Amino acid sequence: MPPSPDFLRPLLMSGPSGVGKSTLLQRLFAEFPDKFGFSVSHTTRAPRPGEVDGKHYYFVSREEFQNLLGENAFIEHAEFSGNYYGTSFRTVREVSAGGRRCILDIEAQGVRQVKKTDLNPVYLFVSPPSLTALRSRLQGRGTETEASVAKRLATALKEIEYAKEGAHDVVIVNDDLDRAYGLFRKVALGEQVTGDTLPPLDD
Ligand SMILES: Nc1ncnc2c1ncn2[C@@H]1O[C@H](COP(=O)(O)OP(=O)(O)OP(=O)(O)O)[C@@H](O)[C@H]1O
Repeated sequence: MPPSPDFLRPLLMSGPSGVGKSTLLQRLFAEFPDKFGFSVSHTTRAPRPGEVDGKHYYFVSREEFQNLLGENAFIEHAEFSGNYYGTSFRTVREVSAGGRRCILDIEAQGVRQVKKTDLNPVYLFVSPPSLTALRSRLQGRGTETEASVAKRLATALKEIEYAKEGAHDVVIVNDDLDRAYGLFRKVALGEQVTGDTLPPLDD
């Protein structure tokens, strides 16, 4: 069977930090090791212990990054805490040229920039069932300080406001992980699905 038309379009995932995007992606890559490719971003921040160049990020100097910016190499880019991050057109092309569906994980500012390009991805928003659940996942992950949880929650509200504008093609509520994954794998495989309804997220 030929792949469905949507399988040929990149899949752009967004959603607040802690909502479970990495968890869903890990399951997908484990189930389908050859079908998908993650778009590796460029960054000027220093690698953390264990991070591999070309796998977690392409680590580049500020000068290299600025040169790439000058060449319009990026689909989207942003500066966080003094470091640049960006997704290059070339990276996405390389994944697609390898016959895999390219999956991108991009925050709301970047999504706005992507919308101005001709990338034409499927826009997926992964939503928490409630803000209370998001808070407890961020706290429970054990990787964040209290200040960092507060910062991520403030950013989460911006992501959610953007989703409320109807910026995405599909919404998946990550309530029960098995249920959410069942829907996610269909979207990733390019099946036409009725997504979830965005919860009120006003708690
Ligand atoms: N459906 C779920 N129910 C309960 N807990 C979940 C669910 N999905 C994921 N989690 C847990 O929530 C925490 C955050 O998940 P994860 O790290 O995948 O989020 P993320 O969206 O990738 O965050 P970031 O953008 O910061 O990388 C993890 O501890 C994960 O095990």
